[in-house]
Amino acid sequence: MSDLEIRDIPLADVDQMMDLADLVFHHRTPAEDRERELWAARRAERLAAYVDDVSAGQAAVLPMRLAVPGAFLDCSAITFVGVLPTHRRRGVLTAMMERMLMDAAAANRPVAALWASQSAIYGRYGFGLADRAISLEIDTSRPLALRTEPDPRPLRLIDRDSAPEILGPIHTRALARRPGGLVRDAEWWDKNMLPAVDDDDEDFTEPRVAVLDGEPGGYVIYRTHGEGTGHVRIDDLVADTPQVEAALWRYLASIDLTTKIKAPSRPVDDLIPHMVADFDRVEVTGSHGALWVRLVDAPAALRARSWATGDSLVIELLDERLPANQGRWRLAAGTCDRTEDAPDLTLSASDLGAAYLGGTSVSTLARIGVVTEHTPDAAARLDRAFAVPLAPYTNDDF
Ligand SMILES: CC(=O)SCCNC(=O)CCNC(=O)[C@H](O)C(C)(C)COP(=O)(O)OP(=O)(O)OC[C@H]1O[C@@H](n2cnc3c(N)ncnc32)[C@H](O)[C@@H]1OP(=O)(O)O
Repeated sequence: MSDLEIRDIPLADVDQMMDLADLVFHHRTPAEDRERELWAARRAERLAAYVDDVSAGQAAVLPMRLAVPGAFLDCSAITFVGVLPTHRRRGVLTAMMERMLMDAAAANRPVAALWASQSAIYGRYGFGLADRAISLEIDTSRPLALRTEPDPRPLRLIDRDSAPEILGPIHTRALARRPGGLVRDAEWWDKNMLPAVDDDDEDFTEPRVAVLDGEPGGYVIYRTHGEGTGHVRIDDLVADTPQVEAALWRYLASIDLTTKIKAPSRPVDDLIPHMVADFDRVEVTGSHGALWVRLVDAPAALRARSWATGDSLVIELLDERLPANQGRWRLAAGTCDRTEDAPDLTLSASDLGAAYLGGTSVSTLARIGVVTEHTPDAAARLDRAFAVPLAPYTNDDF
C-alpha cells in the first residue's frame, strides 16, 4: 500500500467536498441542495484520506443524538463517504472508518450510525441494519373512510419559518416514543425544509406544513404535484395519538385536485394500512433499509437502553475492530458487566447493531445461523428483553 495519511479538512475546503461527492455519486448537486449539503459539511468533523499526497477519499461525522429505546445517546452520524474511482479497494475507506470509530470512542459517543449507499459495505466495520421503512400509496380518488375516529380539532397551515418552534416539540415527543430518529435543532429544521430535488424528477411544490396544535398534536410536511389527477407526497408525518394521525391522513386524502397520496418513507408498523376501512386503498409499494447502527462503546450503549424483561443473560460479543467491546458480557436491565460465565449466545458487532434498536429479531439471526445459541431459547430471551412497543424508524436525512 502506498503512503496513506488521514488529515482534517479545513472549513475553507468544504466546496471541494461537494465536488468529490458529485464525482463518486455520479450526479451534479443542484444549487439548493448544495447549500444544504454545504451547511452539513460545515458543521461536521471532516476528514480526508491522502494517498501519496493526493486527496483520494473523504468522510464527515455529524455529532448528533440518536433516540434509542428509553434513552438518547450521543452518536457519530457518518456521511459524505467517498473514495476516488482511481483509488478504490485499496483500504482508503477502511482507514477512514478506523479513524472515525476511534474519534467516536474518544468523544464518548456510544454509537455511530449511517445511511449506506450499498448494503455490502458497512457490516465489516460492525454496523448492522437497525431499521427499515416502507413506502405506501393510497388511492384518494374517492373519499377515504377511516376506522379510527379523527381528532375533530382543526388543522392549520403554517409558515416553514415557524417549523422549529411548532414542529420541534411534537417531533421530540415522537422520538421518546419510537427509537431510530435523530434530535433536530432549529438549524436542522431550517436547512432540511429547503426544496429538494425529487428522486423521480417530478415537479412538486415547495413543502407545505399542516399542524394540529396542542398536546396531543401532530404535523405533516408534504408537497403536491399536478392538477386534476395530481398527488400528494409526504415528507414527514408525526402525531402524538392515532386520532391525531387519522386527522392528518383525512386532511391529506381530501386535498382537492389530487387522487393519490404517496408516502415514500413510513415506519414498518405504520397505522394507515390498518386504519382505512377499505384495505385495498392502501398499497405497500416497497421496503428499504434505513439506518445502520454500530455500538462504539457496547457496554455503555447496552446499559443505557431500556430492557423489557427482568431476565439476565450472557452474550459473547465478537468485535475485532473495537477490542474493548470484545468478550463476554452479562446483560440485564441497566447492566452490562464483564463476566467469565458461559455465554447464552454469541453474536457479532454488526448483528448486535442490527438488533439494538429492537427492529431486527435475534431469533431470526439465530435461525439463519449467524447468531449462535448456546442455551435453549437464548435468542428469544434477548428478543423479549430488546422488545420495543413501536418499531424503530428513521426519517432523518444526513
Ligand atoms: C455513509 C455514506 O456516506 S454511504 C456512501 C458511500 N459512498 C459511495 O457509495 C460512493 C461510491 N463508492 C466509493 O466511494 C467507494 O467505493 C467506497 C467508499 C464505497 C469504498 O471505498 P474503498 O476505499 O474502495 O473501500 P476499501 O478499499 O477500504 O474496502 C474495504 C473492504 O470493503 C469492500 N468494499 C468496499 N466497497 C464495496 C462495495 N461497494 N461493495 C462491496 N464491497 C465493498 C472491499 O472489497 C474491501 O473488502 P476486503 O476488506 O474484504 O478486501
